[in-house]
Amino acid sequence: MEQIGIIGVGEIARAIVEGLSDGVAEPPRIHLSPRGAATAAEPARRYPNAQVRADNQDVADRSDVLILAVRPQDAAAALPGLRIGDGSVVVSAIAGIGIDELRGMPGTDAPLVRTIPMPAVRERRSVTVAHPSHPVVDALFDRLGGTLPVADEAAFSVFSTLTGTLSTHYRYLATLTDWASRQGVPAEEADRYVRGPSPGNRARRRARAGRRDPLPPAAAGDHETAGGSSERIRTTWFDAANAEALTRALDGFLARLRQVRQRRPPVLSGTGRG
Ligand SMILES: NC(=O)C1=CN([C@@H]2O[C@H](COP(=O)(O)OP(=O)(O)OC[C@H]3O[C@@H](n4cnc5c(N)ncnc54)[C@H](OP(=O)(O)O)[C@@H]3O)[C@@H](O)[C@H]2O)C=CC1
Ligand SMILES: O=C(O)[C@@H]1CCC=N1
Repeated sequence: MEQIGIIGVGEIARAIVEGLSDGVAEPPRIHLSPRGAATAAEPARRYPNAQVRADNQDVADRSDVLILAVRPQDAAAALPGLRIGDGSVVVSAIAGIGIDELRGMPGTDAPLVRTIPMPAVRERRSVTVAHPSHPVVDALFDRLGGTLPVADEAAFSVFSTLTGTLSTHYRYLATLTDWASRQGVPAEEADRYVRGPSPGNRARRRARAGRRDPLPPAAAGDHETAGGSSERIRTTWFDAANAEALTRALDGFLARLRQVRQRRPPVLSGTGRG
């Protein structure tokens, strides 16, 4: 049976466990690191194929594919001293740490692949950027929505930067939705509209589930690792002042539309054309 280990059980790890396990007839066996017992226990409770192990080394010892999903600032504490068999494949999801630097952290000559898994792997609908291409890793992420192997780490960094813009994008959409809702439009309708026709978006899923409660304030949260690139781009660019400026622009434009409508003579009334 396929043995997958994950060190660092947070948002991305939980998304990977769910994508590999939910409704899957023969899911892999997944070994989870124990730090943050409550968070690690949650996927293990939901999926019998996932189990929390005694420590990080225990996870590494049991795994053919070892996924590293700690925050970049925790890598230097989590990885040195870890022994990984040369027959394993190491998959790093850690943003901003290059292959050469990673190679020096755990003791291993195993193949090492950098990846950018996104929260939507939980629904198996996110393409995961990977470098270098490795058949085992490509096959793993193909099951979660697809793999996009890139030629080198320079290209990988371009995709990392794009990834860092996504929570800003969601914050932007949330600002639009909040504004529309203050104008009296149902928030879920506005959210669905501004997110466009992409299948499986959150608003549609909520609508299918019959949920009419307000959307969570910032759907950006899942896409942001505390202290990471996304938080940096959002807070340095789409900060409160920028969100407010966008809101003011929307207010101004709407006011203008309303004025124009009030002033416009009712040319069509009584003509039978509408
Ligand atoms: N979220 C996203 O959209 C994406 C994230 N990434 C990358 O994936 C990685 C994980 O991100 P994300 O899931 O958001 O982060 P989280 O903060 O949600 O999860 C990280 C987890 O690692 C745990 N951890 C910290 N130190 C250790 C250790 N020594 N041993 C075992 N576990 C440890 C943390 O526990 P504790 O909380 O107790 O410290 C936490 O549970 C990051 O490197 C990030 O850059 C990449 C692409 C997208
Ligand atoms: O915010 C971060 O740093 C991570 C990487 C991309 C998304 N989350």
